[in-house]
Amino acid sequence: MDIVGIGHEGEGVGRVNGFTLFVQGALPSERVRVKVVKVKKQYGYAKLLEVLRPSPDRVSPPCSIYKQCGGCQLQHLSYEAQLKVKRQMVVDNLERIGKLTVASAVAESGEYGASVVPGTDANNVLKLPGDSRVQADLAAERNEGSVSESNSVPYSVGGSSADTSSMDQGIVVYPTLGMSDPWRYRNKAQVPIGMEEGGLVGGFYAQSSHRIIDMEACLIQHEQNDAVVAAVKRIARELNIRPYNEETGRGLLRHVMARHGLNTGEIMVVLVTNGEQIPHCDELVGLIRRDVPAVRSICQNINIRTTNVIFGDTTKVLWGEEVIYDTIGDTRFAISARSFYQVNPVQTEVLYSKALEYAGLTGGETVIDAYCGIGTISLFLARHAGEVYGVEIVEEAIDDARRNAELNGIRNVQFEAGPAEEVIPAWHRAGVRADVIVVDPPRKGCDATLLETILAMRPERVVYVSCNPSTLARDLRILEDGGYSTAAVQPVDMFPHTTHVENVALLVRSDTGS
Ligand SMILES: C[S@@+](CC[C@H](N)C(=O)[O-])C[C@H]1O[C@@H](n2cnc3c(N)ncnc32)[C@H](O)[C@@H]1O
Repeated sequence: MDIVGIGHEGEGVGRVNGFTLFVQGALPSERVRVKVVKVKKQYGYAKLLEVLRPSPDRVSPPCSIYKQCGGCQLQHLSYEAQLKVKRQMVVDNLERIGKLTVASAVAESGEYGASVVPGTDANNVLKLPGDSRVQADLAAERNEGSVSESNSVPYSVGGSSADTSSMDQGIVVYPTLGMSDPWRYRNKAQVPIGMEEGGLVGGFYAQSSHRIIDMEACLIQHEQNDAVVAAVKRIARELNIRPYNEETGRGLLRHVMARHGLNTGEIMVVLVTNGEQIPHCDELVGLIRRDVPAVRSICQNINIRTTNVIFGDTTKVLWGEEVIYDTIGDTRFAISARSFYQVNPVQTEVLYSKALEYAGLTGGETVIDAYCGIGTISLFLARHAGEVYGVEIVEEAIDDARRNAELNGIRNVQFEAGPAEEVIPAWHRAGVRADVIVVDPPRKGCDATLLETILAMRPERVVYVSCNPSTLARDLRILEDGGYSTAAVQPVDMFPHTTHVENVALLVRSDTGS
């Protein structure tokens, strides 16, 4: 069977007599031998038996547990090709879910022109290498090589004299901005703890199960986090701290979270426990401090619920500060245990710089930052804006955001805790107006009420930061229908070797073109 595309989980996609098969481990352009293992009405799954003709982009995955783990899906594809695949996934989502027109000028290799969009069915015609649209894209690429050499938005920063020519041809989706060293990038590890064969283990869930496989090293995790998790497991074994058992609901230690501030070297350890009392707690803290000299904060989070959600509602400081610090650019951030903080600090700067560029600030604008977390984007933009309003649902994150504004001497920001879909409409009713609205929602995308409010507030620009291309495409469609044009989408690789891709999109009000 020939593999002609790639699925959203990184599986190869092939067709046999018009029937679509997903093959884990196979790559586009490969010829493979497979065994069909599951058949559904419109598609099926097959096991890869042999690669008869390998892709030129196939590489040997460096991680010894790659096949069992499932945390990474693309280690067997060269990094360069991963970046192309991710851009193609974004394009496909915009076209198929958002029904948006993507400019062909920056199209890349047709080899990866066949990603399969989640939530779509076999009626979504796969974009095969022989597909006329791909051929047209390639022809356009050859003929219009001068277009968009750089990833700069074709709009003037600052808002006037926009070049709208690219809008006429569709949305410009730039090549994915990747990392020069795409390994060991994660600043946060969240490791489930359990019992296997009588001993405490901590690592990852085996595929399609909750059986924990013990793990010593993860190649996308910062080395410090690996060392912290190994130390905590060793100490917990030494002190006979009982691991949690998901089936019985008994045992104490559920998860270890380690967070490392890349630019400060500070470390936070959070022990998520099924109950309040930790036996030998002082000894445990002392041993963690001894074995992890860079630790600045040791916390306990209590989660007694039967749930897959890692954190419970109560967090206590066992030792040290309730936050650690890190910097992005020249801004310093306090980060507490349950606050969201981007996991790839190197690429965060790339992402936020793009958001800043797309915001087109000249110094006097009012900006709203929806889903602001600990105020990272708000503070990044505040130095270039008149005033910034940030809203976020997690109260501790808003405490961090206020502390971060103070820490950096930034006074033109206000933060409010609450759901963006309630707080922003209330601001609107109270007469707040915005020149730029930035949204950075979780994977499910923006709430419909928030999108309606954005349309009612009519900011000149909307900058949409998204970790999920399918909800991005859905929401862009709504904003386009409400009078905005998507000028550009910039994929940023925040998660090398996985199929996840972050994007920053710029929308401008159609009646201003700026
Ligand atoms: C992808 S994170 C972005 C955070 C921040 N912009 C950053 O870059 O660090 C999404 C944030 O939205 C918050 N959130 C989730 N649902 C929300 C809602 N309905 N209203 C406001 N914030 C929400 C989460 O707690 C999280 O901090």
